[in-house]
Amino acid sequence: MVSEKWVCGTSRIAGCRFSIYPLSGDFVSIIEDALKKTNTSKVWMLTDDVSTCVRGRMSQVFDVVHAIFAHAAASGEHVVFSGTFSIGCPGDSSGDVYMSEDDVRLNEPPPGVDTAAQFALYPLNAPGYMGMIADAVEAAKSLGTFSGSVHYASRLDGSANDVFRTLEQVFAKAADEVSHLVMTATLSCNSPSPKPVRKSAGEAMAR
Ligand SMILES: Cc1ncc(C[n+]2csc(CCO)c2C)c(N)n1
Repeated sequence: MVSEKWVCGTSRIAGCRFSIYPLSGDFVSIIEDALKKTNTSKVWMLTDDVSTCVRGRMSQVFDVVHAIFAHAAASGEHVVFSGTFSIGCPGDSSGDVYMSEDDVRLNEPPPGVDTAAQFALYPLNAPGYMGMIADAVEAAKSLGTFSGSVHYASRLDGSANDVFRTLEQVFAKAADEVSHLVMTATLSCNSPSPKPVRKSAGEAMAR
């Protein structure tokens, strides 16, 4: 029998562990200012020397993570974000007090800069996972952000607002269908690198 300790959590607390990497000599103040400018009063949050972890209602987690990225992006520097979103993680309940917050968002992220993203959805213990991934791609297409499949991920391009709206929508839909879900995302803005040339709709050219 599976030990009860390792059964998927029944709490719908969501979370994201992420780092932002400003490729700038000013990286310390860009990170610290982005964290300070964001209203985090409806989430559990802890920052250390490697990353920041935000936990709470799904809407509030996306609001806070989006705002932190957008504030860093507004510096105009090339900023990279790398994060893992999760819901239904066994044992993830110590922040349940934040689940009694409402869904009213506290942040108005600055206007979204053009952002490139690669995300991957991992529905755990779900035999229908390929269908769920296909649904996520269809949702991104409807939102106008999908810009191709690459090995192990799907690519999104658009404003930071559009990219975060897509990430939240695909995560929320998949979370309705599976008890434990993980999504990874890497975002990049203000990059001096040209976007990849596409051979045809959706296919990035290998270099
Ligand atoms: C979102 C986020 N949280 C924490 C770090 C780790 N980190 C690296 S430099 C720095 C500022 C000086 O301590 C911090 C906190 C990160 N990169 N991004």
